[in-house]
Amino acid sequence: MSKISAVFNQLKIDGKKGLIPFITAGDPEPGLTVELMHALVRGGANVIELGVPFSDPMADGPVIQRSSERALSKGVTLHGCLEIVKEFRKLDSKTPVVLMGYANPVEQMGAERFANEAKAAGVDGVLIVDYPPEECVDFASRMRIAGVDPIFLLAPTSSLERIKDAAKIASGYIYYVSMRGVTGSSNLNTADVASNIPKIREATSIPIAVGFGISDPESARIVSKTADAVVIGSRIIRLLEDAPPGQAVQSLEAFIREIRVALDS
Ligand SMILES: O=P(O)(O)OC[C@@H](O)[C@@H](O)c1c[nH]c2ccccc12
Repeated sequence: MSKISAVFNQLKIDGKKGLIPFITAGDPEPGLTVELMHALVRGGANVIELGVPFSDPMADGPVIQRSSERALSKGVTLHGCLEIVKEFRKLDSKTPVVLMGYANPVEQMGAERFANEAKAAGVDGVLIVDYPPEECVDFASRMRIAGVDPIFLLAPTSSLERIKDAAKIASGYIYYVSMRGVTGSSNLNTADVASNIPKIREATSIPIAVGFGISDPESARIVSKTADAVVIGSRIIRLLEDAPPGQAVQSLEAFIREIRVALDS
């Protein structure tokens, strides 16, 4: 069983919901990312979503775009992201890491090499934003053969057909995007999320993580009533931007702990 599946099984046994924070590899400083990842775990994260910076992140709002630009300007590549995961694995062999990115860097490396190197670095899942499930059967099986869970996005606009396609090839979890638009939006509608999730549950028993627009303990708690896990990205990137010099690690850990408490309450 994959590490991601094991985490979700344990959460279920414990009657808890998953917390999946997102950070961009290399932002604000390549040398800080591993420390931030450990802080996420101490705060109560169950899975870490690590963003591979990309120059044209079309699904991202201004906050994550900025974050991506900062990381790129510091020279962070896909290879560099894998090195970061390797470094993280020296002190944490348990917490699943999902690499989130766009197709271009993966295709430059080649899917097979990417799958093997990701696995060797200690990556547990990959989420390629511009890979729709119906076009990625081969990619998904390549990942699974390498021992990496392929994670796909579904949205409120996904047809039943696409939901079924994703259900067939996804493993680990399905990422349900709470709304149309880009990351960091402020118009989360928790009632919409609650009414859309059952459609996906009918098609699959894979856990469902929900992201986009979750930014505080209360929104996380409400969404977690219907989802198996919540993903938080832009709010974390802003927190890192706003942290006083030298305080990013502590601020991050404290924020994640607040979300953890809300999810467990
Ligand atoms: O930033 P938000 O609104 O909290 O959403 C999570 C999101 O940041 C993270 O999962 C993510 C970052 N970039 C993405 C691109 C597509 C899908 C998801 C993502």
